[in-house]
Amino acid sequence: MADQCKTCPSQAGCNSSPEKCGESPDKSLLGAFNDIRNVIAVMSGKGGVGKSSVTGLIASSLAKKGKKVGVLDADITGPSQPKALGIDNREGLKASQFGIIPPQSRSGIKVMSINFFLPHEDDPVIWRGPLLAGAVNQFWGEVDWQDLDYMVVDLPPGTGDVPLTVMQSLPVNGIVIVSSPQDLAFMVVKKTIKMAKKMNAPILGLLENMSYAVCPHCGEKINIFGESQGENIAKEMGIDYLGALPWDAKLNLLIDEGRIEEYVSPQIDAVVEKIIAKLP
Ligand SMILES: Nc1ncnc2c1ncn2[C@@H]1O[C@H](COP(=O)(O)OP(=O)(O)OP(=O)(O)O)[C@@H](O)[C@H]1O
Repeated sequence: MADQCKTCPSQAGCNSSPEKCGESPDKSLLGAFNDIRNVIAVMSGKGGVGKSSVTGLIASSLAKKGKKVGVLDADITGPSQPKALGIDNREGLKASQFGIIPPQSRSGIKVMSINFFLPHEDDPVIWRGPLLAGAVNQFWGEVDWQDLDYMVVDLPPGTGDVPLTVMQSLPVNGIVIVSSPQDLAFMVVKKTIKMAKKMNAPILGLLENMSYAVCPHCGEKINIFGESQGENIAKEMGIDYLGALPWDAKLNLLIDEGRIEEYVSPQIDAVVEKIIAKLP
């Protein structure tokens, strides 16, 4: 790659040769028209509890309410937003002088994810912490997000470099903590809550995912991972309880088919109402 291309915001979607270009981008213009009014980070200490699914559901529910929504996929080593939201981006990324133009889902959710930069969606990203954190900063500052009511940030599990970068560098004004109802998950999730508190990051509350399943035959609630504990844990940690989402095979299927926006969930809509009420 030519030196002048390395810092160019158009590099990902650019087909022109460096000789023909000769333009060096004005860095001060990157993100110049971004007006992002609320930044919600979705966190969990534990992997696999449904953080990415909850991110996609919150974004979809906000979009259904007519809000302008973006999703920043900060899970650089395990990105799942493009797939869940059905964006294949075969045409490649495009850029304006204000940064990379984020591809959009069917309902108009703007998304930025490392997967848009990879030749194949299953290619691994094998980077150390500082590079991961650098990518997140670029997704924030060098993307032409323009006007958003809400940016929902999908964080990787744990309390490592990326969550730290997001809390320190992005103007996060709400954190949604996701857990599933197992002791082990709650034990690790408590670390995340403590981290957010240490960093004075505003926690919106705890959401218990896969809290129960409903029998399709008799409608009985089945506690597949044990008794729901979300409300008690939230109380113990001094944060609000946002609610519970059931384990639902339909959601799993829609995510696999890239149609998460079609999932109908009164539970997630209620959670989103609470979020909207809490944020300015
Ligand atoms: N409420 C639910 N009902 C059914 N399946 C679910 C539900 N929530 C999540 N899943 C499924 O569980 C799996 C893990 O979910 P997801 O990728 O959202 O977790 P995660 O916490 O983001 O994982 P990671 O730690 O890898 O980032 C996915 O296959 C997803 O489709």
